[in-house]
Amino acid sequence: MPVSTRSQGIINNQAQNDSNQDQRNNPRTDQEEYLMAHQMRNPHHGLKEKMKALTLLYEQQKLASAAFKNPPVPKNEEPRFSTHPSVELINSARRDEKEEKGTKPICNVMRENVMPSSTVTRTYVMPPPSMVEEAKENVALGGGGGGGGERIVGFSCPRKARLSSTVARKLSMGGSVVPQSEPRVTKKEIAQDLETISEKRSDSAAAGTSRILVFVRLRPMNKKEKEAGSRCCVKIVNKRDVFLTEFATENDYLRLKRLRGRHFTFDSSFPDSTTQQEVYSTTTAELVEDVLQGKNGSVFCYGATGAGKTYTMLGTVENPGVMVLAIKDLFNKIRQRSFDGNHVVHLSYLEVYNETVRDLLSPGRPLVLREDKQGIVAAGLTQYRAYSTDEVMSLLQQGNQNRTTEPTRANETSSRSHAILQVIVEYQVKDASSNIVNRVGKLSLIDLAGSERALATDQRTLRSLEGANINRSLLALSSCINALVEGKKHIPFRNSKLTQLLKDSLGGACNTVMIANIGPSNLSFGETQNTLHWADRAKEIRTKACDANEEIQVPDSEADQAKLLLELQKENRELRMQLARQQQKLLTVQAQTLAANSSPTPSTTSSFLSPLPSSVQPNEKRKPRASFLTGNCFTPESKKKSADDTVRELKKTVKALETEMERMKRDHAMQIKQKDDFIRELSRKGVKSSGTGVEGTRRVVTRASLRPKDPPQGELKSPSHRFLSPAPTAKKRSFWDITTATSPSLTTVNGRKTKSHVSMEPAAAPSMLLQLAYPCFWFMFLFGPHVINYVIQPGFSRQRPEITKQR
Ligand SMILES: Nc1ncnc2c1ncn2[C@@H]1O[C@H](COP(=O)(O)OP(=O)(O)OP(=O)(O)O)[C@@H](O)[C@H]1O
Repeated sequence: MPVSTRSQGIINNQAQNDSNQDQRNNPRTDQEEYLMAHQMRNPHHGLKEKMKALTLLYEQQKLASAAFKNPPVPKNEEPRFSTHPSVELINSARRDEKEEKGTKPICNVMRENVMPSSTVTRTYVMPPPSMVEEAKENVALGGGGGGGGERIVGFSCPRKARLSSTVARKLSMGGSVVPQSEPRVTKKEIAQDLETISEKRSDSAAAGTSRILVFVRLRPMNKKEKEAGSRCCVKIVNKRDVFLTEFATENDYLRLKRLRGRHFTFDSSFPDSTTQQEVYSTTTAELVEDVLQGKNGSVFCYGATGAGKTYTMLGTVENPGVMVLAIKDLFNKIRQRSFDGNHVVHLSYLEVYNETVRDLLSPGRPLVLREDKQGIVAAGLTQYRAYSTDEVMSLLQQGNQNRTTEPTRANETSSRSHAILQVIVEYQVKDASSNIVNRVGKLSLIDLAGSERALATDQRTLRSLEGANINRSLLALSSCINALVEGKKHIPFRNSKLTQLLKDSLGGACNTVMIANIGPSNLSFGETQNTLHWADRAKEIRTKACDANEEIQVPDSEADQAKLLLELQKENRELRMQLARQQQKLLTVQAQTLAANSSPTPSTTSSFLSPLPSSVQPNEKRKPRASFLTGNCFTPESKKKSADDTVRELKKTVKALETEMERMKRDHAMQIKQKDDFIRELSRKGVKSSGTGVEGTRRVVTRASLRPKDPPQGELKSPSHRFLSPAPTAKKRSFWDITTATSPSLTTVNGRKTKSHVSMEPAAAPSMLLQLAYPCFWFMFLFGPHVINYVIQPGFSRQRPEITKQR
């Protein structure tokens, strides 16, 4: 963060002026002269002094504001804050003693944040305005380059306070910049916090979106850090504001006069004294409630290695973490609310290690991520049904044993993977209108691997490869956060397995909570700053408003059931009628298609509906062809043919008929030819007989003369008698056999058809065969006798030609 040195310069000049004034009033001693000369030789010395003076100024202002906030200390009571050794005179020893005995727990945070091993310089200052406001004001000034006044980046600094350089020097010798204590959080305060948080949630839900809620948790200084002589660089104020200070090292001359710091505000920030239960109540309890309302919720812990993510999520046996408390809460609440006492809790637990997804509850081959309607799912992930909290606990334990943890320089039990515990809850409740509602909610609890520098762990080992993969996925996570915050259309969720799995939590319809874990040590300033930066960024992410996954079940009372039954029946009837109408429409369309596809003559349609010709329909047990009109709207779907099928079938029929017509034409042509031959034969024979018969007499053949006087029994009374029909017993096919065979309505005399019969028949649609046969018949009828008359000799008609034989 850029730091201005201008303010320091101004303050330094002022301090210089003050000291010149003092010199004028009091002549210097030799020792002072020497010191002055020394300072002149060493320019950094003066800067250092001024820096310390500033720090002292800040201390004073802060303590004064705290004193202003708290009621004034009675005369006989010791002050709340211990200060500089010079002010030890003011009862600090007595106060410390009391605190140690536990009579005054108010200084807990301060005591925990301050390194016991470091040389702490304490100051007691007089009351001034509110410290937090002052701090904010100064941060703003620092960031914005506010005009004219002293500008110090980081914590507040009163503007025109004057301090003796002696005090300042003493303060700077290893004193903490975070001296104020944070009072312990009471239940009432937690309740107030929760109210504020739920208000924020409902506001964003009303806007159709839901904001990710971001919390910060500071862990206590650990033994290693204490031994390394680190100092606390994080201060949590007002349960929301996080002040981060970077201390300049004595050897870093370039940044010697700089006091780097940053200020962040979150939905809630937890100092190191916060209990697991407090963290759970503030961050996750409401999500559990949402899950029980049928919504989806996600909680994920983010932070550097060793910052306390696993502690927050899982905790210890004595201090169970968010996962355990959430599951306990879930089971308790389901039991209370479940309508019938039945509930289903499914559990799955997976880890992402080196970009592979593994099932922690039944370890085996890596799982493949797939995207379906429900979102991203790990194919083949075991879903365990749990019946009690204890069962869930044992499953969790089992899963954690399978989780990849390795000791690193930063954390002895460092989680080298991202772990995701997913709990799906399904149960039934009664709503306000006594309906039974089936609710399904999903809670995802995610413990991310540590975001760390390679140096913080180990280099050139498997750990560094793990670290690289962890960082890769966290980098992908940060890219997603950036894209989401900037409202980009494409969010690169697919860049890593972790972001794929977090897609729902970050960009879906889900209530999401992020807990950023930080450590207090100045040695991990970079990591802490990084975590706070991303947490700050994540605050701006908006997820889709989460709707409840619930289904209304059958109503309770009998009256309601009867009503519902009637409604359903009515609906069913309407649907059937609709279906019938649709079927009717379909049939009309089919008929039209059919008409369009078939012959343009109107008779064609009727010919389709009439039985096929005998040649097409085999005489033996022909199956009645199913009409396309068969079946009605209530025919089962499986039995109904589609319009296409019907049209195809009809086309086939048309083709068959056409083929048949062709064949019949050929037959007729052949018959005509045969008849021609026959006539020719007759005429030849006639010529022969005339040569042998009565010469000179030429017999005129009339119809009457041709007609036999006593027609033999069984002879047909048909135009064909001119050709002397064959004997009745003969089974040979005649012309009439063919032409009338298709007319089943004709009665036959001795199995043969007559013209009279035909004429007596009621008018029927002529078959295709008849249509073709008529012209042939009429040709023979009209021209046959003339031909015969012309060529046949008298008496020939008495001869019985072997027509049948010839044919
Ligand atoms: N709030 C806390 N109170 C007490 N001890 C804590 C707290 N937070 C963390 N610790 C302790 O700090 C150590 C490191 O914590 P933890 O393993 O949870 O870190 P982590 O962030 O999960 O690290 P990694 O990413 O390497 O897994 C543990 O010994 C844990 O008990």
